[in-house]
Amino acid sequence: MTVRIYDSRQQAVVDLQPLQPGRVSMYVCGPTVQSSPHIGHVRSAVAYDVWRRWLEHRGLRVAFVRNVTDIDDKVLVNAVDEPWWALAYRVELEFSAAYRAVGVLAPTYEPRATASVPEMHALIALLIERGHAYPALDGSADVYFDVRSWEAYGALTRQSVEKMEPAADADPRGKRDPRDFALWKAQKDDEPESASWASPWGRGRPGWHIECSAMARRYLGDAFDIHGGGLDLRFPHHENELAQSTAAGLGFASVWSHNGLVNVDGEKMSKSLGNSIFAADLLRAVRPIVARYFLVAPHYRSTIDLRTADGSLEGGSLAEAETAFGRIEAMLDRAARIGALPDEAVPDAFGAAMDDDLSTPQAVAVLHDTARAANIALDAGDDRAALERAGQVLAMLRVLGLDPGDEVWHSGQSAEAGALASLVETLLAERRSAREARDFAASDRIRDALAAAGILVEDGKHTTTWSIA
Ligand SMILES: Nc1ncnc2c1ncn2[C@@H]1O[C@H](COP(=O)(O)OP(=O)(O)OP(=O)(O)O)[C@@H](O)[C@H]1O
Ligand SMILES: [Zn+2]
Repeated sequence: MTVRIYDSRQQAVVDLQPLQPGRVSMYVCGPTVQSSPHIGHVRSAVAYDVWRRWLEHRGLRVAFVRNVTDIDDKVLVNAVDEPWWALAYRVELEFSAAYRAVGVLAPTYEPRATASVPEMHALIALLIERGHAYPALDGSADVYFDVRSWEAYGALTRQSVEKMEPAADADPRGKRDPRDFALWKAQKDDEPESASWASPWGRGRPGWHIECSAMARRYLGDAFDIHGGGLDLRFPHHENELAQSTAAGLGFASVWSHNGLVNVDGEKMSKSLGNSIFAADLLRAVRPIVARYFLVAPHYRSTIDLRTADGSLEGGSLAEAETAFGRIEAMLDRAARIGALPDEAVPDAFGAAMDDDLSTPQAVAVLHDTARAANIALDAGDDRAALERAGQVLAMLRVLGLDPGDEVWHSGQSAEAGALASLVETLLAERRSAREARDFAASDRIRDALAAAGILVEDGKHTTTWSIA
């Protein structure tokens, strides 16, 4: 048996050949903790959680790293009436709660970018030494990657440098080529001292791309097996990670993997359209286990189009997921009434589908077929066959992280408390925006609504905390 996986660089499904037999090392780009998690972020985490669980099911030991990007332009911009690190941590807690709510296992390591600045310095210094990076030409503390010095630049997305857009960051006067991207960003006059670190090139902070290259290297070594993240990160983020790391002489990732995006009613989620479905919205609309089923059933590389019923989440695709998953649960309940479910292996067809680039649509079809067969056996009074089938269903659900009996769906701490925390944080964020807009009536309404639900809000100098009264 071999697990096969789609490699975005080769644009082909390849055999997964771990660098160390029996072990798999994975790095997945985690969130930039600037605002509340939306369903796309949750989808990405669930996709790689299923990969991890499947590899472990196949007997591989998985080292799974998902980072937290806690320093970035967007974090600084969004931290208006609190320090950037307070915003970053509050949002990080929201992400953790949302991940936990849908049964995503804690990563083996979950590094914050701000804790690996020395490792980023080391990588930048190595790139300068090897002639692939240079301090800004205008004498600022910026350091750039020299795209012209690295012939393979563009290999991941198969683009030639000539056709690429200029990199967004910093002043083009400091660059040799407008496409050169920042490895180190000089502290700007209006930025707080706490958002910059001393470096051989002057005070500043790391660029986003070098953060991931350095964290992957620190936790998984110079070469590792799988690098994952959403399709939106292929360019420039992953292209730049690949260029930096390989130009520094590292092997870096063997396989580049990308999950598909989540759209809403056929449109990309975006702040300007105001159509984002936040994790809190999702968890309010359906049970967390159904939310997970909804995200797991389509192939991880396909786009998920979440259909609403005229803007309401109560109908549309989430309702369909509730019906489909409800059928499985109803069969399990029926079977459990005639006896304990035996421990079964997953059916071969299920295993073959999962081995084939995690083909969950086929695997979930096997799940439903088996559940149907169990129901037929129950109808016929064939208890032995029914229990065996039900046991197989349970084995498949376990691998997918969808076992209804798993404590994650029952302990208040993980599901309900996670959902509650998400909701309160979303309301507090709305209240903050209202106050910024000097709409104190709206801000008081939110506070009163929370108070009526028994939630006490306390405003400190920089942060707002809440507790259940
Ligand atoms: N709509 C989406 N669908 C699926 N995955 C997504 C979506 N948006 C972001 N992701 C993935 O979630 C992970 C964390 O994302 P990150 O914080 O970098 O998001 P982002 O692209 O800045 O999101 P946004 O700008 O929407 O807040 C990444 O792997 C990213 O690719
Ligand atoms: Zn990354």
